[in-house]
Amino acid sequence: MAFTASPALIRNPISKQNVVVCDMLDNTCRDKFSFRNKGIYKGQRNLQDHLTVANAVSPSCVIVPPQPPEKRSETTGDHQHHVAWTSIHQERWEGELLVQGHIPLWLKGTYLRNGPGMWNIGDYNFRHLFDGYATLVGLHFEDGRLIAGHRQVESQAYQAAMKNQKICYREFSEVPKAENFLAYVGELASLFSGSSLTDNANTGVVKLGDGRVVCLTETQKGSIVIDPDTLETIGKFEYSDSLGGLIHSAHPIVTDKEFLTLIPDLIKPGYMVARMEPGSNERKVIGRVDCRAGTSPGWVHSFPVTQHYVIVPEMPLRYCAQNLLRAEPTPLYKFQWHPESKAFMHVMCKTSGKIVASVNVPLFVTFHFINAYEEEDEDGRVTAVIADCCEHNSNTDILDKLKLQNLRSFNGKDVLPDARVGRFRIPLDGSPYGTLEAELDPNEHGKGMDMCSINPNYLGLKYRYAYACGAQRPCNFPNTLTKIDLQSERAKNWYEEGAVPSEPFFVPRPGATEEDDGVVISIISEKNGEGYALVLDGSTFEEIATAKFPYGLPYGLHGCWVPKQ
Ligand SMILES: CC1=C(/C=C/C(C)=C/C=C/C(C)=C/C=C/C=C(C)/C=C/C=O)C(C)(C)CCC1
Ligand SMILES: [Fe+2]
Repeated sequence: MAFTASPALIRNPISKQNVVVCDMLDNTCRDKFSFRNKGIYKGQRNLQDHLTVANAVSPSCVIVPPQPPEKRSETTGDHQHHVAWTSIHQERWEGELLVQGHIPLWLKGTYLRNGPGMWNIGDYNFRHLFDGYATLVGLHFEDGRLIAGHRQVESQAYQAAMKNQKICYREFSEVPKAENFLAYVGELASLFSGSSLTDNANTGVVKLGDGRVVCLTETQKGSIVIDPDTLETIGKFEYSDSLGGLIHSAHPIVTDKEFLTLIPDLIKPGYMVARMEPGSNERKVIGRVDCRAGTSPGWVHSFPVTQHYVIVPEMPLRYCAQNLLRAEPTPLYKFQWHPESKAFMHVMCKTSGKIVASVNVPLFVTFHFINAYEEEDEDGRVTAVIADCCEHNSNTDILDKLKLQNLRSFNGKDVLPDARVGRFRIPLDGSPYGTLEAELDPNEHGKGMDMCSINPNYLGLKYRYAYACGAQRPCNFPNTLTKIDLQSERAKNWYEEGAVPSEPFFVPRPGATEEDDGVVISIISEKNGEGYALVLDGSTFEEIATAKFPYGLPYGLHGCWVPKQ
């Protein structure tokens, strides 16, 4: 992208922000985060405005930051919410940010972050963090400069909600209201076919080995291809196989060589492990794991891999068919806690699909695995698999804490449940038990631990560093960025009073030989309603650059890196 050509960059004298102005008919406007075929975006307040504005025919496309912040918090009476938990108030924006500090010149590419950024339709407010419609944020780094943008993912669920001004698909906790009993019966039927489930791809974004970029959620139909340059929704990612199933792990393992996924089987409790080649839309089954207990599989939001194995967790927090059918959310939403069904870890050979270990482990609650690797004896024989995760002390309370009313009502009390780096050791010698222990003293990271990343070059390999969100107490949500040294069992923490940082995402420096040689990117939502992009040095964990957005952004979940070709 040429920064000097159209779209032109001007500094808005009122907001003191850089804005991008481009001619819609000019093809160069189709560069990074440029917008096609739409009208003027100026101080758009809500999506109803957007629909009106987008339909207007206009000769130019002017993308201007909206009015500054009193603006940035949804209010209930006179109570203002933290911008992290406030819906994004315009559908999209892009512009160059003023960088303070120095962005390394080697950092060339786009960081994309996805997450649920819109939690209301008109006056109707959603209940849970995970219900929100997907907001994609892009940070394009080049030559020490930073162009930022955000845009809504145009899933069917989102489009239908905007058109009809009501929820039309089943979200994490929200369910469309049936107008009458017959409609309710019809909806039950559509639930079995999957047609009433959401495709709101709000949990993550991945770059496939062939370059396609896909936003994901837990429904298979919620796999949506986007353009990483414009953030535009391109269309559904259609799996061309006939593996079936309606849901999958929200976090596939994606490398330049493959895409590995887990498909829970709710009928015959178990999991299918499948692989897809770059350039293909066809997943092929590697193997199947039958659940060791319970009447349904455990929730698999993510799973880890080693060089040779796929690890399938069987968590006692299990999918629950009845809860999937319910109109009102239950305490654990689509899930149920079954400690009596115990917990297991299964290890499948990536090439043969054979189960090489299936062990009973202590009860656990995890959403995010950090990494896994093979442990060898002195003769180089693999004796065990080590799998690390953000573990919530086998307590499901975190799901309740992520209700929006809880996130929005922090009163200084310390209510964030404790979490730790949980390390599973799964022996491969046929013994029936594995272990789970904290890998370092959780006080090192304030007993908060989630939203993790590692150097991607260490995926499946013995590694030393993990980056995550930790806690500085008292808090109601992880509020620090933490660099964990698994070797020294120490952590280094970044903290700003009242700020909510999103997942620290590690980007290695090309050619680096040290594991922590790179940068860590996060997006910070500040307590005054503002927000900025933050770049930390991966090694020292010190700030090297910040760049303010024209307005604070809502919290987001997971990201990916699209290097410049
Ligand atoms: C499970 C089903 C569905 C939807 C599931 C969704 C959208 C799950 C999203 C899970 C996420 C974003 C988990 C993130 C966890 C983050 C944590 C614990 C952070 C903690 C911080 O301390 C439907 C598709 C709605 C229906 C089928 C079943
Ligand atoms: Fe996740």
